[in-house]
Amino acid sequence: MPCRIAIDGPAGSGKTTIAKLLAKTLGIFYLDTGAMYRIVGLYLEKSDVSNDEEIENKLKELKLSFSDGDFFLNGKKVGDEIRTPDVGIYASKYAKNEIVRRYLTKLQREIAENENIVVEGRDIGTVVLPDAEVKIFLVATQEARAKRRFKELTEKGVKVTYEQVLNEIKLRDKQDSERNVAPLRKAKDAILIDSTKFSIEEVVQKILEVVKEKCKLLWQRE
Ligand SMILES: Nc1ncnc2c1ncn2[C@@H]1O[C@H](COP(=O)(O)OP(=O)(O)OP(=O)(O)O)[C@@H](O)[C@H]1O
Ligand SMILES: Nc1ccn([C@H]2C[C@H](O)[C@@H](COP(=O)(O)O)O2)c(=O)n1
Repeated sequence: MPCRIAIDGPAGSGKTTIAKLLAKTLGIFYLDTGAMYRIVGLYLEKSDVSNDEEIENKLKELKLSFSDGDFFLNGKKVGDEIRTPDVGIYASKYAKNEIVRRYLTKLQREIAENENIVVEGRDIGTVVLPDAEVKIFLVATQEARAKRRFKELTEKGVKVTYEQVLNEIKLRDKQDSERNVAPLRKAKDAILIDSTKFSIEEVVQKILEVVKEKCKLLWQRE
C-alpha cells in the first residue's frame, strides 16, 4: 500500500520547501503541481488564447513530461523562468479554467499512481488524491508569507518591493480560494498546520509524526 502525502495551502505558505525536505527525509518522490500550473499558465499567456477552444487546441500541442524531479516542456527542461510573481499570476488565472484543471489533474494522478510520494498544491487532498493517506493543510498569515517570499526573491536578485509581493499573494489567495472549480480549501480529513511561528524544521517534524502514524509500512521501511 503506497503512502501518498498531500500538502495543500495558499501561496508562500512553505509547501514546496517542506515537501522537498519531507520527500528527501523519507526517500520518496515529490511532485510540485504548482510548477505544472506555472508552466501551462506561462505557455497559454504567451499563446494569447482567448477562449476554451483555443485553450483545448494549445494543450493538445503541449508536450509536458516529468522525469527525475524535473519538468520538460516540448523536450526543453523548465528552469527558474516559471518562478517569477508574474508567472504565479498567469498560473492562478488559467487555474480557474476547467479544461486546464482536467488536463493537469489527469497527469498528476498518473505520476502519483501507486507511488510513495509527496504532492503539493491547492486541491491535492480535495480533488487530485482524495484518498491520500496523509493530508496536510499548511497555512501562515499573508504578512508572514509575503515577508518570506520577499526575502527569497530579493536574495535571488529579483527587483520587487514587499508591497508588490504582498499584493501578489493577496490576489492569488483570492483567485485560488474563490474560483468555482477545485477552490483552495482544507479537506475535512486534513490536518491544519499554521507555520507562522514555526521553523521549516519544526514543520517537517510535525508532518513526520503524522506520517509515522498513518504510513506505518513506509516508516518501518526507514
Ligand atoms: N516555516 C517557515 N519559516 C520561515 N521561512 C519559511 C518557512 N516555510 C517556508 N519558508 C520560506 O518561505 C519561502 C516560500 O516558501 P515556498 O516556496 O516553499 O512556499 P509555497 O507554498 O510553495 O509557495 P507557492 O505556493 O507560491 O509556490 C521560501 O523562501 C521558504 O524558504
Ligand atoms: N494543485 C494546484 C497547484 C497550483 N495551482 C495554481 C494556483 C497557484 O496560485 C498557482 C501557482 O502555484 P504555486 O507555484 O504558487 O504553488 O497555480 C492550482 O490551482 N492547483
